[in-house]
Amino acid sequence: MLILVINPGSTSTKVAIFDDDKKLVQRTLRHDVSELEKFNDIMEQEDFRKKEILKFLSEEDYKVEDFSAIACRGGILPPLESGTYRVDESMVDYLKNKTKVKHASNLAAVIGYSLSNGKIPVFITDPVSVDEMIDEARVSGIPEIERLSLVHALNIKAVAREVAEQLGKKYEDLNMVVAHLGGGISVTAHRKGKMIDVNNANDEGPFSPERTGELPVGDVVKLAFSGKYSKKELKKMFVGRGGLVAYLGTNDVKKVLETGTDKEKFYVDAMIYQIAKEIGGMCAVLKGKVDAIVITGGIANNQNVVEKIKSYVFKFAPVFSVPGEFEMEALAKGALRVLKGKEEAKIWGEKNE
Ligand SMILES: Nc1ncnc2c1ncn2[C@@H]1O[C@H](COP(=O)(O)OP(=O)(O)O)[C@@H](O)[C@H]1O
Ligand SMILES: CCCC(=O)OP(=O)(O)O
Repeated sequence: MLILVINPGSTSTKVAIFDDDKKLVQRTLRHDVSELEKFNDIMEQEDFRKKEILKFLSEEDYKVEDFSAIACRGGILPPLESGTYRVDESMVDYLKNKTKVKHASNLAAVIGYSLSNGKIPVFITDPVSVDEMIDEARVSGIPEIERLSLVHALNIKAVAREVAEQLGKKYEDLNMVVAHLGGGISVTAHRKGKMIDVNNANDEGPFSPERTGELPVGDVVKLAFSGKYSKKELKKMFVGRGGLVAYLGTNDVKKVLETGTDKEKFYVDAMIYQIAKEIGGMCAVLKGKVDAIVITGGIANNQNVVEKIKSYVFKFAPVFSVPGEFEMEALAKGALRVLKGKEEAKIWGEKNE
């Protein structure tokens, strides 16, 4: 069964073609920042990115009708349980017009649904808004603000299952802390197969290559009312131009570690320090009963970084590194489970709001 997988990021769209769970081809369609800056809103990029995907298909000699399904990264929907969902009109409407956070992942189901033209099923699996948090974790400190579960759920769940398999156990029988270290960073506590607490990768937790993570609130208020920045500029300062980008002008950890000065590398060490602190916090969430700490994402490719994190947290649990991300594989597998009748697709509806 042929599956087309679509995974949009802030400056690229990853596409892949799977025959069952065998990847035939994967390409990262890079979009020039100057091209994307022409659009006021992420959703306005729909046609632009769709054309790029159709160009990829034609270059690879496929037509949309060749596929049994389209598997898309799930965007910022209302809180949902983990699993594979069928994309329908109401989901597309939500992502286009109602979502609370603008994020490139919101484009995936919109583009997939439009490409399918109603002729083939479209699925999302483990969207960014998978929410399994316990009630205590939702309380922020003021009633007007509720903590949200917005994380790299797709890769995190896939990697957690992979490590459980390596341990010869079921994911649902283990306690784990899984940290995804990419352009954004998610650190998550898993109790018996449920992510009971997380740092919202856009707003909380460690600073990352391009995000500030948590900040001292008093100073944020001062910045916000300084008159120097618009709301849009401030948001960009926190998500996109924060973290390493703010200190070093780059989000490329690999480059900094390979060619940076000691002073530049200091900021990577500071990021590692914050990541370790967050992992320690999640170990406390699990009351110290932790079977594995797992480090994944692009930055986990660097063994020195993994060792430095390990030097802080090794006393809490065995540390596993699963470098890179497996989102395309996880999306194909999610759709395949439904196509093969191993799992029923969940139906999303406005009732989830
Ligand atoms: N071998 C490596 N060593 C250190 N950092 C790496 C390596 N490979 C990738 N990275 C870093 O990983 C980050 C991107 O991670 P990735 O998971 O691809 O992010 P995203 O999907 O969020 O864009 C970049 O900062 C990149 O420099
Ligand atoms: C908002 C949580 C998921 C996330 O940060 O994804 P990206 O790193 O792809 O922006």
